[in-house]
Amino acid sequence: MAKNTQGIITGLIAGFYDVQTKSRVVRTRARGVFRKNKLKPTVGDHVEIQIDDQGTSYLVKVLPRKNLIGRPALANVDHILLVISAVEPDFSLPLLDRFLTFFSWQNVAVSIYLSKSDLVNSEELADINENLAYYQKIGYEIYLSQEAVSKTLPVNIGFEQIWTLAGQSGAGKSTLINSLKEDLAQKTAAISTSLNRGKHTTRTVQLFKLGNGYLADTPGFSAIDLTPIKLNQLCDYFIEFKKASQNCKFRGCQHINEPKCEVKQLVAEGQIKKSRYENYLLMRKEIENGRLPEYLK
Ligand SMILES: Nc1nc2c(ncn2[C@@H]2O[C@H](COP(=O)(O)OP(=O)(O)OP(=O)(O)O)[C@@H](O)[C@H]2O)c(=O)[nH]1
Ligand SMILES: [Zn+2]
Repeated sequence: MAKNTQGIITGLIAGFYDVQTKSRVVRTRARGVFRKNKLKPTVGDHVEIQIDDQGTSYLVKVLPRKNLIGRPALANVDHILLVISAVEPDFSLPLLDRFLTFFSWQNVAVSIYLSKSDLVNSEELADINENLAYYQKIGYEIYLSQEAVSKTLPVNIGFEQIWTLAGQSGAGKSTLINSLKEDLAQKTAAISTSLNRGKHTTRTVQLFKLGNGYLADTPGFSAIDLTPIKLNQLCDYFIEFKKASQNCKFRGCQHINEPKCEVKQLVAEGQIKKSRYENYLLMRKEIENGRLPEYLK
């Protein structure tokens, strides 16, 4: 008798889907029905598989998705680890705010990892840390070193959660992934994992187990587009603005010229970081113009 079971697609190899079930990884084929429906099973999808009497496994159903993001695409992303470099490329608050706003819009949680802190002097590092302390205050978890990531990330990845990396080109995403994989290889000292050194040529993602969940082995984002965001909703994606807006006089306050605006009040008091507000105004312009601002070209 055919047996059905559920699992998560962790990889796509030569037309086969690797599905992690409770007990093992099953290599499956998709039934023709998917081609008809144009529904493409994607890494990260929760699926149902059927194992027939001969022991052949088929992917028979894709369960509803929470989201589908990144390039290459990944389904059901729970959390982004955003890699921001101290230098090369330079630490940039406008860029940090763009990424945070984008993922807030996508309804995905974000934590921040500061890379290349070893390449700046203590003064520069103190300045960066002071900036990051604000982001920690408003609710983002910050990792200040690679050691902090390898120690704490596996603990922070919840049961069956899917995490992926994002950040500017050259920020250090692949370097971090490789170091995490090396940690794992050392811990298990079993199967020889391909460490994927150098540039990625493959365009498919693979999930590897980390903590109680998964981390994608290919970073999904290096550039983002904010222009599809609705102008009057942008302020909702600045998490501390949204919180403060409960106390703005007007519902739907855009925090521009409205009287009795709590956000503007908090900016004036220094409770909300001035650069956040300035970057909010820049993003509004970008959305109004429908194109990337000059400083990003
Ligand atoms: N000193 C130092 N160098 C680093 C660190 N992280 C990354 N690098 C170096 O920075 C360069 C770029 O790192 P990558 O990991 O390739 O960056 P990436 O984010 O994957 O870049 P893309 O593939 O272009 O998106 C490499 O030469 C790394 O060796 C770090 O923490 N310290
Ligand atoms: Zn307001």
